[in-house]
Amino acid sequence: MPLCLKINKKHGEQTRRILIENNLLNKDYKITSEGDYLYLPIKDVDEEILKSILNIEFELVDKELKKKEIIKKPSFREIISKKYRKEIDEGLISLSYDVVGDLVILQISDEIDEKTRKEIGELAYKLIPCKGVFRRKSEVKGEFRVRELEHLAGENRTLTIHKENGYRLYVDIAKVYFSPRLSGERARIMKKVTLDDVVVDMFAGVGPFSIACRNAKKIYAIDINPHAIELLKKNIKLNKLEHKIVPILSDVREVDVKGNRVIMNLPKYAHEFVDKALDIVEEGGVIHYYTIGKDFDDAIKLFEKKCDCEVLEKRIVKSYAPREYILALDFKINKK
Ligand SMILES: C[S@@+](CC[C@H](N)C(=O)[O-])C[C@H]1O[C@@H](n2cnc3c(N)ncnc32)[C@H](O)[C@@H]1O
Repeated sequence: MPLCLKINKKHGEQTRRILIENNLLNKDYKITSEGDYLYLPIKDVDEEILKSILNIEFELVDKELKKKEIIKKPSFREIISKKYRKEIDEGLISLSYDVVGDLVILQISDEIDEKTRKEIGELAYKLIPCKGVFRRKSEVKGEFRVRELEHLAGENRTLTIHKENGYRLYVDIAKVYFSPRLSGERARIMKKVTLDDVVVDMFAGVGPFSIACRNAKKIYAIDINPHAIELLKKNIKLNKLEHKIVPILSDVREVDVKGNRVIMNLPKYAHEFVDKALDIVEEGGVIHYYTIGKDFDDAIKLFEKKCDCEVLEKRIVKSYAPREYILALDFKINKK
C-alpha cells in the first residue's frame, strides 16, 4: 500500500506540482479523489520536510490506490531488476543511472565481479540509447569534486556534449564535476534572472549555472579546477556568450568581484564559504545556497547568525543518502 498525502481538493494542482518539482510523487500509482479529498501517492520523506515545502494542512496515510498500467517494451531497468534482484536488494546494483550527453554512468558496487559488471554494461549499451557506458568507481571527492570511473561498454571516451534547458555543454565526465540531475534546479534559477543582474557563480564547473543565467548583464564564473575552466571557455563560445561570461581560474577566496546574485553550488563545503559569499553579494541581493541536510534549519540558523536575511524559497533538489538531501535555499540579504 503506498504512502499517501491526504489533502483538500482545492490544493490539488499546486501540491502535485510541488511534489513533482521535489521528486516526491510516487508515479507508480494513480492519484485518487474521494469526497473533498485527494490522495497523492508519495515517496518516503520526513513529515517536517513536507510541512516546510507544502505550507498547507495534510495527513499522511497508507491507502490502497490503483497501479498505473503502462504497456511498453522492457527497459534496461526492468531487465536488470529481474536478472539481478538479489544484488539490487542488497544495494550492490542500483536501478538509477545518469545520462550525460551520449554517455551512461551506472552505479554498481566494487563487490560485483568484473565479468558481471561488464555484462550489465553491455545490457545498458544495448538498451539505453548511448555511445559509451561507465560505472561510478568512487564517490565525488577532493577539491574538484570529481569521481573515478570504470569503462564497461561501447566507446572508451569521457568527453561528450550534454544538452539541457536549451543550451549545450562540453563535459568530460572523468575530469570535472557534472550532474544532469541538477537541470531542473538550473531551470528554476534561469527563470529568476533579470537583465540587470550581475551573477557570481562561485563554483562554476563547466558553467551550467552560469550559462543558465544567460539573460543577466554579466556573469563571473569561478572555478579552481583548470579542466573545468578549459571546458567552460569552450562552453561560453559554444553558447555565444563571450560578451557576458567572465571565466576565472582561481580559488574563489582569492577573487575580488561583486554581484547581486551569488550561486554557491558546492553542497558539501558551502557552509565554509558563507563569509566569502556575503563579501561578494550586494545588500538587497540573493544568495542561492546549496547544502546537504535532513532539513533546512541548520542552513537558516547559519545565515541568520551572520546577517539580516530572509528565505525567499527553499526546496529539496535530490536525495543524497537515506533521509539526507541536497537542499536549495534562496536567501535575500537585507543587511550584512
Ligand atoms: C559541486 S561542483 C559544481 C559545479 C557546477 N556548478 C555544476 O553544477 O556542474 C563544485 C565545483 O567547485 C569547484 N571548487 C571547489 N572548491 C573551490 C574553491 N575554493 N574555489 C573555486 N572553485 C572551487 C570544484 O572544482 C567544482 O568544479
